[in-house]
This record gives sequence, C-alpha cells and structure tokens, in this order.
Amino acid sequence: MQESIGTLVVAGVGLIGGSFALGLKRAGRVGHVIGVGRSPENLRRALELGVVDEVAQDIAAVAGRADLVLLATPVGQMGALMQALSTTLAPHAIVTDAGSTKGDVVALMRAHLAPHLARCVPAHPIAGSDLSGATAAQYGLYENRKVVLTPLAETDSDACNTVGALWQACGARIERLAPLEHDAIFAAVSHLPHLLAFAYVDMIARKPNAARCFDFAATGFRDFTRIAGSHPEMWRDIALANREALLDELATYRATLEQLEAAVSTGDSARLTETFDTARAARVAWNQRFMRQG
Ligand SMILES: NC(=O)C1=CN([C@@H]2O[C@H](COP(=O)(O)OP(=O)(O)OC[C@H]3O[C@@H](n4cnc5c(N)ncnc54)[C@H](O)[C@@H]3O)[C@@H](O)[C@H]2O)C=CC1
Ligand SMILES: O=C(O)C(=O)Cc1ccc(O)cc1
Repeated sequence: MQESIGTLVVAGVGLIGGSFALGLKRAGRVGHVIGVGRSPENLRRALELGVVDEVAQDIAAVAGRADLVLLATPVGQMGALMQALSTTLAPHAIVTDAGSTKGDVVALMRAHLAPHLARCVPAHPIAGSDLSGATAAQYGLYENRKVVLTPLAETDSDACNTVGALWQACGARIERLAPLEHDAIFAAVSHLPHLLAFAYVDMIARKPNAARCFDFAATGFRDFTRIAGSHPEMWRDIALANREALLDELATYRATLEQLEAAVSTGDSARLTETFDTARAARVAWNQRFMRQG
C-alpha cells in the first residue's frame, strides 16, 4: 500500500476532484497534479488557484504519466474517459472515481478496463454541496465524512488500501458496500430528494404567480430547495444511471403522498399526526447522530 502518490491525474476539476487534490496537497501526499477538463476557463481557474499544477484537455495525452487517475466528472462522461485512458495507462496505475452511482461505474470499468481491473477502485465520497467547478474546490471538504468503496472481486488489496489511505489523508472515514446496496441506499437518501427538490421548484417556477410565490418564500422553502441549485447535468446523469432504484423509491414516495392526500382530503387528523410524529422523531435522531459523527 502507498501512503502517498507521485502523479495524480484528475479528470473533472470541480468541487469533488478539486477538493481531493487540495486535500492531498495539504497532507503532503501527492507530488504533482494534472487536471483534465473540457472547459479551458475552468482549467485556467484551477491552475490559478493552485488546485492543479498542470492542465490538459485530452486524458489520453497524460494518462500514461499517472500513478493514480481520479474520474470526477458527471457519471455520464466516465465511459468515454475510461476508454480514452485505457490504452496509455501504466500497469501499476490505479483508476478510481468519485461518482454518485456505483453499479454503472463498475459495469463501465468491466467494459473499458478489463485488463486493468486489479487496479480499479470504485469510490463515492459522501460529501459535497450544490456548488460546482474549480472555484468551489475547498480544503477540508472530506473532513469527518464517509467515503464508500465498492471494490470489484478483481481489485487487489494494495490498490484498495492505497485509495482508502488517500481519502483518510483528506480526513475521511472509509466504508465498504456492494454496488447494488450502495445504489439502493443512495437512491433513497440522496437521489430521490434531489429529484423532488428539482421537481418542486420547477413546479413553482411554472405557476402564473411564480414571482409572487418566490417573493414570500422563506427559510422552510430555502431548506427544502437548496439542492435544486445543484448541477443539472450531474443530476441528470445520476437519475439515468440509477434509474431502477430511483423508480422504486419514486413509486414508494408516490404511494406515501397518495395516503397523505387522502388524509388531508378526508380530514384524517390522526393519520397526519402519526405521519408527522414518526417523521419528526426520525429526523431529530438522524440529525443528532449526523452532528456527532458525520
Ligand atoms: N457535488 C457533490 O456534492 C458530489 C458529487 N459527486 C460526484 O462527483 C462527480 C463530480 O461532481 P462535482 O465535482 O460536484 O461536479 P463539478 O461540476 O463541480 O465538476 C465536474 C467537472 O468535470 C468537468 N467535465 C465534464 N465532462 C468532462 C469530460 N468529459 N472530461 C473532463 N472533464 C469533464 C466539468 O467541466 C467540471 O469542471 C460527479 O460524478 C458527481 O456525481 C460525488 C459526491 C458529492
Ligand atoms: O448538496 C448536498 O448537500 C449533497 O447532498 C451533496 C452530495 C451530492 C451527491 C452525492 O453523491 C453526495 C453528496
């Protein structure tokens, strides 16, 4: 296992990839960082801010120099990137990612990096925000946060432990899940709420009196909708990549809404009270635990 790495190639120098680079730099765990991106302006900012030391627009041109490649683009971009880097990768190089979905990333690794699977470590940092781009990259984003690894049967323990050690150097705690369980859990606690927030704000924005509604919206609206300010491409890709698990959660949510609709319509106050009581207790308990341990 390596405690530090020589050259890191980050494909997608945004909030997540940029914060990983900054975390490793601050911990003295990386020698040189090459940022790969499709937006020259974002790459220029990343260089200027010291998030990366060198930039490139074509991953194939720099992948051969990597000791570790982090894919931190929207998940819809990852297949093409894997294909592009597959021919030039050094045999020892580790390929990892930060995508919010794992079943699709594992399948893409199998499709594009078959001879290299021992060095593939799918991963998902459970930290972030509604901000994006290199200017959003920050030190300490992963401090006391979980990172979930979903290694393949073929992944060697050296690669897995190296990726784990690098995330730990950024302050994170490592967890492991099977990709299927990962995608089911995150459909429930991350992907569904983002879809709901986008849908709800879209609904309000289309009302004839939308401007008046927004005028009077306050903290409850702000708290429920913050994540509707997240990156649309990133969330489109997540919704499509995890569609089966997300559709299951949507069906359950729709049924729950229908029950509440019936309770409102029939004036079933016992039902409303029971639902609100249960939800409140669960939210209070979750928040206390999250504040203690992330
Ligand atoms: N935003 C969040 O809170 C979290 C995001 N993630 C995952 O991390 C990944 C990155 O998300 P963020 O950093 O938030 O997004 P971001 O939008 O801040 O950064 C992504 C960067 O990738 C670049 N990019 C897009 N296509 C590319 C391509 N083909 N080649 C090279 N660069 C490309 C974009 O120009 C952008 O600079 C996504 O897969 C997302 O699902 C995971 C955990 C949290
Ligand atoms: O904006 C927020 O608070 C988030 O929920 C951040 C987030 C977004 C995507 C992930 O896969 C993990 C964390």
